[in-house]
Amino acid sequence: MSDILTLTRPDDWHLHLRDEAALASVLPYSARQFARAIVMPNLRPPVTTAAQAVAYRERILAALPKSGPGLDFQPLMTMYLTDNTPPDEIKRAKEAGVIALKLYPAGATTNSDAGVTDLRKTYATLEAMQREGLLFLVHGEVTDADIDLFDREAVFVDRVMGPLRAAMPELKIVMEHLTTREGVQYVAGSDRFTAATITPQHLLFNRNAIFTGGLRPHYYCLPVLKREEHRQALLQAVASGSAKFFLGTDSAPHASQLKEAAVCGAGCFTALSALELYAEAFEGIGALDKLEAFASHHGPDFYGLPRNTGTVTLKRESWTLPTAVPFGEAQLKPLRGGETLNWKLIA
Ligand SMILES: NC(=O)N[C@@H](CC(=O)O)C(=O)O
Ligand SMILES: [Zn+2]
Ligand SMILES: [Zn+2]
Repeated sequence: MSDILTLTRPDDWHLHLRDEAALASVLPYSARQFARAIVMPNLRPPVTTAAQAVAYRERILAALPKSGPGLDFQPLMTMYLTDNTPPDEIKRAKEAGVIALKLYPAGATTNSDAGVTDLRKTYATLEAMQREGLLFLVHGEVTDADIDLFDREAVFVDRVMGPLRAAMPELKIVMEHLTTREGVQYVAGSDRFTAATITPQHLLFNRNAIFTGGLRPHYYCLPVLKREEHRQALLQAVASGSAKFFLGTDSAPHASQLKEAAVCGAGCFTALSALELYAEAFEGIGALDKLEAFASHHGPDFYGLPRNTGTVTLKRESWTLPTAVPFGEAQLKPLRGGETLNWKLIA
């Protein structure tokens, strides 16, 4: 068993960088690990126009470290789809270098108030995306009050994906942060226009982690962690080596006082140790040989972008994750902060 793992430089296909001081605090962690990242548009207010996406990209580039690793990090921009996104905006988006739009069903997750209330209202815009070759990134959860929270993804797969795919046969769709057996089965059985990202927390933990010895807010994200059988389905999906599944951390920083509160915001912060966490998950199922394609090949191949040329190196070495790091004026607690990890990114 090797103690050194060298991979083609990976990308993060689902990342929350936030804005202003928070952006400056978290960006270096991702820039150090990843060459590129799909940057999520759920700011307040959300990034709903091409012009806003361009301005946000400028703020990200301006916040990059001026020396050391990560200088050449490339943010890949997305826009937040609303009921009212005009089809005309898609051409402007494409010209501006925006590569995808994100579906937040209204009320499904952090900053989703402006999200879509009925997907059919957006069909003209989705058709424009299909035509222009922009991807559709989906937070795949229904929000109906009568659906159990743990069933939101399975019901989305059952009710929404069929009609959506029938209406837009060649729209590239990424089911983001997949969490269930039903989701895995759907994506594995789908055509070449459909893929999914998988987070480290959904590979490493089941829902017991939220409740072990008390309520643990740092394990609360959306879609929420699921039963063990679903985690096993996700592990099998990545172990299969299928090109339909790729890395998307969904690293979603929230200040610790907002996590450790009566109402806890949804999101796990993993950017500090994302590759290490994935390595641990893959090693746990004897699939370290599948990590490179998952982290570095399947994503760019699906997006139609070139693979990166450089490499990163992980070493088998114990180290302790900090319990907290600065987050603007506040503090940010990484998932598994204070615990020992077995892999370390060294170059
Ligand atoms: N995943 C999360 O739990 N939270 C994300 C939003 C999202 O990706 O749904 C966030 O922006 O905080
Ligand atoms: Zn989401
Ligand atoms: Zn997310």
